[in-house]
Amino acid sequence: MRTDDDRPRTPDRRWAGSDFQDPPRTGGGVALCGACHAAGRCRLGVQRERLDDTGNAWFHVTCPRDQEGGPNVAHGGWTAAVMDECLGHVPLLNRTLSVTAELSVSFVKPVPVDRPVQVRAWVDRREGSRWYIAGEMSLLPGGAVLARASGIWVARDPGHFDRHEKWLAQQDSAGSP
Ligand SMILES: CCCCCCCCCCCCCC(=O)SCCNC(=O)CCNC(=O)[C@H](O)C(C)(C)COP(=O)(O)OP(=O)(O)OC[C@H]1O[C@@H](n2cnc3c(N)ncnc32)[C@H](O)[C@@H]1OP(=O)(O)O
Repeated sequence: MRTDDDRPRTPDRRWAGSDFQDPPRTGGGVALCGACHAAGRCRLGVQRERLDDTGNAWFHVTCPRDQEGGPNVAHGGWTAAVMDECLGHVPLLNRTLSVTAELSVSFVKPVPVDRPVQVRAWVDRREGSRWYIAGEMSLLPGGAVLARASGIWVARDPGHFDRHEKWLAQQDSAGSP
């Protein structure tokens, strides 16, 4: 039987007073999502981020050992998640809350675990509320490309998560089909 404790927590209970355009950041400037805020670190291994004055966002990332797939290399899901995270930080670095609508990832080479890599991300173009963002992950040092990604992020107003909670409650009250 479902109890109140099983229900999803609303953003208000955990995110009271949050400014989604300006989320909590680590000492390395890394914007933290909900679970990483609770952990006090980016669990994907993003250690530093910055936006340069040409519009490129730069990230220093190390794949944690617990994301190992094949021997000494990252699980592909980690690579996709990091590209989603880093590319999705570009609107945030421009003080815009957005969510991923589409993401495409090319896995060019296996990504080593426990070794720093770099992600560069940039805005290809903007149309209406859509941000078309691309990026690549490369090995340090040397710059060999390990992965490429591109996708569409849709800008949202701060009511996005509240509206989702209401939508979810409507789904629950509609009952099972
Ligand atoms: C997340 C942040 C929290 C704060 C801390 C963060 C730190 C970490 C950051 C983490 C970073 C990681 C980030 C994550 O992992 S974010 C988590 C993963 N993503 C999601 O949960 C998104 C789920 N999907 C939705 O919420 C809705 O479907 C969205 C919002 C996407 C659209 O909803 P809806 O359809 O109701 O919206 P609309 O009718 O008002 O249309 C609005 C615009 O969107 C265009 N459109 C719609 N769909 C698509 C599509 N598939 N391709 C291309 N475009 C699409 C549409 O043409 C229109 O364009 P325009 O005519 O206005 O130009």
